[in-house]
Amino acid sequence: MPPPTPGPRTLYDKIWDDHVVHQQEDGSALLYIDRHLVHEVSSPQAFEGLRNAGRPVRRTDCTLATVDHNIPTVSRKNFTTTKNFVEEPESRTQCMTLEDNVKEFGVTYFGLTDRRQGIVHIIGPEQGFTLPGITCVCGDSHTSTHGAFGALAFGIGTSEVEHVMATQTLLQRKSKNMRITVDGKLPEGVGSKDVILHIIGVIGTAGGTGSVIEYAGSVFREMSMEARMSVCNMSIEAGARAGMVAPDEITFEYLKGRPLAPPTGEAWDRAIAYWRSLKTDEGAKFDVEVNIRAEDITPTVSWGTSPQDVVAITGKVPDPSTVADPTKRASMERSLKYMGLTPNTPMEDIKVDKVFLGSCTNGRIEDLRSAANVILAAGPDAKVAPGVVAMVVPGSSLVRQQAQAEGLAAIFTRAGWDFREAGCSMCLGMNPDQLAPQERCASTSNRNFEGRQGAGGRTHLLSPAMAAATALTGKLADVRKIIGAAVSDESSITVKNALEFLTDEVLSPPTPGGYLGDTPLPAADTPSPTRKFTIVKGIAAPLAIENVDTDMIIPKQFLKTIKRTGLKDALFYTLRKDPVTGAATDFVLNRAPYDKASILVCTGANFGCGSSREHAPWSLNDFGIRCIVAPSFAEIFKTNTMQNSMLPVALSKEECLILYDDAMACKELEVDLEKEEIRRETGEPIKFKTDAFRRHCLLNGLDDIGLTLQKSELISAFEKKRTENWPWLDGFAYIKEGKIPNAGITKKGAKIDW
Ligand SMILES: CC(C)[C@H](C(=O)O)[C@@H](O)C(=O)O
Ligand code: SF4
Repeated sequence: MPPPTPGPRTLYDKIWDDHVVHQQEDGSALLYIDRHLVHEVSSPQAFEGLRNAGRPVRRTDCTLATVDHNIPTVSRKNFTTTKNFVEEPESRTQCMTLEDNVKEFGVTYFGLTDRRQGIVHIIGPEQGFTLPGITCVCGDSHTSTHGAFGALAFGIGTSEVEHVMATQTLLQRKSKNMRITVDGKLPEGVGSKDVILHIIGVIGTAGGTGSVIEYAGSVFREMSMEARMSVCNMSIEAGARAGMVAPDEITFEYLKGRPLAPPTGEAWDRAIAYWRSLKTDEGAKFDVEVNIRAEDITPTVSWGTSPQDVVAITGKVPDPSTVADPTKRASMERSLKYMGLTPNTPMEDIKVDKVFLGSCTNGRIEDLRSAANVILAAGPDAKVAPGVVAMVVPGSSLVRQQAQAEGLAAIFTRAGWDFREAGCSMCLGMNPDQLAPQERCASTSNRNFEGRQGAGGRTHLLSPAMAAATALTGKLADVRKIIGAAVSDESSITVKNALEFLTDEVLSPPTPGGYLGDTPLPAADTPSPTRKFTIVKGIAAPLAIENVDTDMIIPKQFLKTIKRTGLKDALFYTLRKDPVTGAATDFVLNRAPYDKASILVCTGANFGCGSSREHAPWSLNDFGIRCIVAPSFAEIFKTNTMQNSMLPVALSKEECLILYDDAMACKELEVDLEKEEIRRETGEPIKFKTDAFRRHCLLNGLDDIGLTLQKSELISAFEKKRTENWPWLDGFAYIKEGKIPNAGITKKGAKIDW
């Protein structure tokens, strides 16, 4: 095993050191992955890849699947089959494909008839699948949520999903250590959502780029686990690879007795002893430190189309004429136009049409309690304001059940809210829960991108308490005016303990897994010329937008495919098609010669931020774009492009502007990976830097999975050590004792108690 990071170590250093299977000479490392969550949107192509290569899922005992994004949130009382239940054909195909895949590969699955079904990031912690000190991944950007347990948890694209399923490892480069400390006392009416929105407002959506954030200070120490999850969840909106909070007594208390956590007794004691060591050492070095005073945080709400566009609820819509940077000013003007807002309008004057309480950020029981408390405080006759539609979508079926048992569901329905079944729902509207064009929504979710909740829909992000206050007043509302000092993440309406809801009937166990132990793995496949990137010469399309998010690159309706191709027309769909007539707009990629562009030059930073959807590079590739130039890239997007033999080139803003001018003048550019330079038509080269290992793979068309499989002996050796040191990580901690606790595939005709 490679030596640990020298000197005093951070929490991130420790988890990293404990997972290195192999340290490469170029500085990257093969990292072992302890937990893999799978959902229907980012997995079909990965399973197909495994099938085509004849590879099994290496650790079915460390993999857990569910359906969340596509499913309708209408009552499941009359559920018979997924085929009958999911009406929209492409969503249905995706859900049924997952059902087929989990059966074929023997992966444990919480399907629509299982009470443990829910949003991946809610069910992992709920079941004790997420544990301190682990590495946890999912084909989903909000995997950062699980960092609340002191885990290294991050989102990946579909190619990496396949890599993890085949090898239980990922090739990673170590990120920078960043610490955000919030000390002091939060003012009245301020909760965890306000804290993270405020942080993103301060550091920006690219503020955490290249870093893993550790949240430290009294404010996080005092937070409940659920509040910590809401904070870590949105680390991705801050651009970070992951976010984490060191585990403590609050963490252990939350985990104790959860079905997939180590059982109490010797296993639990051993686990706790290890977990207690997971703290940043005194004197450990952070590359970036941010300090925020708790007293400066107010109830916060977003005004624009990026999560960094936030302001205090008592504030006003900002004025672009006060912004000097032209790209920034243009982005702000564009946001305000999209949002239908006039500068200097008081936030509290903004009327809403819908209120959405749910998502992996705020769909947990404490979120529902916090919103219900506001309704209660407004009086027994409090009702949703006339003309406003308010919906609660619990994050999991267990949360839903608990909310019913605690009487929260009744509080919501009495006040005129629609209390629905669990899923992602209107957080991104892949199911029928969507905003109509120009509808305005107060939402407890995490993204306010253009079209996020429905084409043309307008999103304001806020906390559950603020969402409840907004539903009552019909305008973005300051919750303090209703409830004063009583707002907190954890309310007192608890009639039952969460754990009571976690004992579920044991259905059939999963098919014996693909755990290969010491069995030799298939050899690497041969390099493929189609995977090569050497030189790309051609027209470059100019783009002057900041924070181009992957929702903008490819909207959600195109994520329902189970293929990697056929996405050419989906690229920048909302910018390329008139929403009313459906005719082509004059967006740059619709105009000659840019409709044949093979390079994209963007002058705005943080290209590809947001969702981990690999559909973004797939659609760019289908269009013919092989290289993207920008001042900076979001990390998951960057990896996803290279997994598809495309090249992201980060240059200084000034260099981007030079190439942008060339692109505007329809001049061709030549991107040479071997020489690491972009040649202008004048012959003048602009140099860039790439990761040596990635360059090698791209130049030679090498496949990551094939390369990793050559290290199968090292992986097996690591697994042996893992079993000795951290035995609770094998088989959900139970398999060895012969008690496989979960459902696997739903038994046909099993009685469902809804
Ligand atoms: C569909 C999935 C890949 C995506 C993500 O990665 O975040 C989704 O969960 C989202 O929130 O946009
Ligand atoms: S952000 Fe929204 S769509 Fe993505 S996983 Fe969370 S709830 Fe689902």
